[in-house]
Amino acid sequence: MSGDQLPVSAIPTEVKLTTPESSVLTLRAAPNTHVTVRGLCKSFAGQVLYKDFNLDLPRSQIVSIFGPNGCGKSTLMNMIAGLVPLDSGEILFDGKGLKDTRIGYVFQNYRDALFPWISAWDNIAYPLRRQGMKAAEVKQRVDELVALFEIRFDLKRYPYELSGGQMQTVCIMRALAPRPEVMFLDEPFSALDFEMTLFIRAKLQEAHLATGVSMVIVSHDLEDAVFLADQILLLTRRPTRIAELVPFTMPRPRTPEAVSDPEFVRVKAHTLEVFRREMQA
Ligand SMILES: Nc1ncnc2c1ncn2[C@@H]1O[C@H](COP(=O)(O)OP(=O)(O)OP(=O)(O)O)[C@@H](O)[C@H]1O
Repeated sequence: MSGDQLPVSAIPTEVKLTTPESSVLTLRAAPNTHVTVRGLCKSFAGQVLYKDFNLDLPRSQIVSIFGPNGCGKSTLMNMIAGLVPLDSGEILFDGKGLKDTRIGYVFQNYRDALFPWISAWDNIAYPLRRQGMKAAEVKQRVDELVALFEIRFDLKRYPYELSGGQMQTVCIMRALAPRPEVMFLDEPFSALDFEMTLFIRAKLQEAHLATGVSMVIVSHDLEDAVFLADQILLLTRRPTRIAELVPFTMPRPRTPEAVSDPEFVRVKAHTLEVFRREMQA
């Protein structure tokens, strides 16, 4: 399904959009849509990356973004998260702007993402204190996350005293602490060993099941992308369009053995086939 062939279904949210040609276009969002992207345009140094790009991101689901190198996976996610400005277009969260929406973001480079001068515990508490939450409530929320993530290491340690996987776990806990409506993760496994990848994949699923947070994940690893996803958003080469939105409905929690399940193998093979086709296009 391409971005400009969005399903027109019941209970729509209507998004009005002024195109560069000044006509007003109304595209209906699919049911259960959380985030709508309409008429998104973005170029870098005169090179078009996105032109009139439309997308609906579903509520309480995990969407993995996958596509050829340099097609704009991170830029798309970062535009939705407000980290990269759009040239034009509109992005709404339940009809609201970003400033009225609580989001969480997990960076690829966890070493630079944590504040090195405060403990891991204080890093997790940081966004809560910034909101003005009382000390007892901050402690309660951090304790909840410690239980959810079954943390066995000492959170009083400073980031430099933690392993890479422990640091990334702290980053994810910090992003989840303020109960975001949408959470963005940029290559969360790329610097982790296999054991930590399995751990963090499992914990992300548990956090998702426990909170219902909508998640968007950029991944270079097809297995990680499929394993976590309810939908795999496959992008084309630039100028970037949606090659296909591949559903993956395997029940959760998915165990590491899920990668051998015939349905997993089928969806992964199909995703690879579309990816290869786009590489050759
Ligand atoms: N700040 C910037 N200035 C200029 N060009 C940029 C900037 N950010 C991204 N680009 C370019 O836009 C394109 C898309 O970049 P982006 O990092 O979003 O792609 P990606 O699909 O996430 O890449 P990769 O697969 O390599 O991680 C690339 O050609 C990149 O060089």
